[in-house]
Amino acid sequence: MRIIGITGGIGSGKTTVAKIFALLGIPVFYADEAAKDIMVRDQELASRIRGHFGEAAYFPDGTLNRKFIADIVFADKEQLAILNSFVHPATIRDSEQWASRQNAPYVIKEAALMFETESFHHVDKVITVYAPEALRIRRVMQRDNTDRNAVIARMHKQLDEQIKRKLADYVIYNDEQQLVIPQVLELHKTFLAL
Ligand SMILES: CC(C)(COP(=O)(O)OP(=O)(O)OC[C@H]1O[C@@H](n2cnc3c(N)ncnc32)[C@H](O)[C@@H]1O)[C@@H](O)C(=O)NCCC(=O)NCCS
Ligand SMILES: Nc1ncnc2c1ncn2[C@@H]1O[C@H](COP(=O)(O)OP(=O)(O)OP(=O)(O)O)[C@@H](O)[C@H]1O
Repeated sequence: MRIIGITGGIGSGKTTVAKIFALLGIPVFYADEAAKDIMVRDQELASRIRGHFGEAAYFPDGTLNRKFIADIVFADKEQLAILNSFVHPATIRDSEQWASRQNAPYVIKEAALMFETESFHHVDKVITVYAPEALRIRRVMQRDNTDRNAVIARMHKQLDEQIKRKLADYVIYNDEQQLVIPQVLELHKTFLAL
């Protein structure tokens, strides 16, 4: 069964596009959510994160203190690289186990970091969702009720959009100049024929 990766910069609309594929009956693996789930569920991983970032990385009830970790890692690329080295291998393993359980013509793996990690070796084709930087910043500020600098701090920890467009097999333009649904329907037909 084919695994199609969806990636793109923060606020590009990866999740929005993935949900359209889900409406077409295609199983979708959301890497952001899976990563945060593993960081709580996998006790060995959780103890590595506590050991490195401190007990404050988790609340007393065992849930992830996302803001505490985000404030550290998105201000320091070395700390982000350490967190990624803890979390990404487990997320890739999780996505492969998930994919092996699916019964569909193809599946989607939505991940912010596809080309930045080993993820793109584990999918058959990659879609990059593209939107201009200013639009992405505006969208994330509105969605997360956060400030511009916080969005830019994350953006600067991601691969350049032009490079992602060159590396991807397909590009979906989610720039509010073109409708997204016809682009998704076209790719759905392509993937069914793969
Ligand atoms: C730091 C954490 C706890 C913050 O959680 P929070 O709910 O605020 O953000 P969330 O995980 O939903 O990510 C939102 C967006 O931030 C950006 N982002 C997240 N992780 C990273 C990263 N490692 N590098 C660059 N950008 C990232 C992406 O655009 C992502 O879509 C979380 O982002 C995290 O654990 N990141 C490291 C693991 C990871 O890389 N996850 C994402 C892909 S697997
Ligand atoms: N074409 C669009 N028109 C209007 N709003 C949009 C459009 N595409 C996405 N959005 C909104 O912009 C915000 C970011 O979209 P989305 O969460 O899908 O991006 P993402 O790439 O998954 O972001 P992240 O990297 O943070 O996970 C969301 O609030 C979403 O509803």
